[in-house]
Amino acid sequence: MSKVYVFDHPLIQHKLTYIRDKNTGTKEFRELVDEVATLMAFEITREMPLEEIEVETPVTTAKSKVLSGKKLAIVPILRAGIGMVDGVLNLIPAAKVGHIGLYRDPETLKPIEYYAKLPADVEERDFIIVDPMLATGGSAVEAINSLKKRGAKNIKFMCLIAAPEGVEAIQKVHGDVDIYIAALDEKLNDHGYIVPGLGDAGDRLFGTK
Ligand SMILES: O=P(O)(O)OC[C@H]1O[C@H](OP(=O)(O)OP(=O)(O)O)[C@H](O)[C@@H]1O
Ligand SMILES: O=c1cc[nH]c(=O)[nH]1
Ligand SMILES: [Mg+2]
Repeated sequence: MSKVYVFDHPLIQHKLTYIRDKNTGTKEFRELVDEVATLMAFEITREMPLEEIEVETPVTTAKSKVLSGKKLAIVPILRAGIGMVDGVLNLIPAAKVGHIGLYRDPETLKPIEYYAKLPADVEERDFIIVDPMLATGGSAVEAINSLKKRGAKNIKFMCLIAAPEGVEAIQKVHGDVDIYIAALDEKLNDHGYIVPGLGDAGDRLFGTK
């Protein structure tokens, strides 16, 4: 069963409040999403494997740790996931970036895939899918399907705000995928929007509404 981690760090929670605020404009919204993605990347990398090497300090030889070189890829779900990519790359600049294009049909709420491009060495990489919103979970489940179909084995899902329905959808279909969120909200409304949420993440990031 997927584990769910809620990142309750005060800085993440503070910035999320202004991301939710309807009076926050596009420029500030984008900056805040970027900053929160960096802070979440710091938390999500807590378990990254280390190995010990020897390093010459000006004084003597020390045994010290470096990242063990596990290959990583970040995969935003287009469009809104793009807003989280640079924030993660701030901390993990060597990560490769794949893209999955999905949009949610406004009537059926079902995800429709229109693009997929992943790093060639899919089977050797760990993946972090990023998307600000996990609502019904349809898009996340489909994005994970898409990655697995291409050979991905180790996948994490990271978002800003999740609805209980979305968490359950991932847990039901992809119990091996852990979920990392900044907030677990109350519910979905009749249009599949998260309540209280932040509105339409893509539109707020790109100023399309
Ligand atoms: O959990 P779900 O019910 O599938 O909803 C979540 C999806 O909806 C939003 O994308 P949207 O379809 O608005 O596309 P966009 O990013 O292009 O705006 C959001 O960024 C997620 O990808
Ligand atoms: O609340 C929601 C739900 C889906 N997509 C969004 O951008 N916001
Ligand atoms: Mg949208």
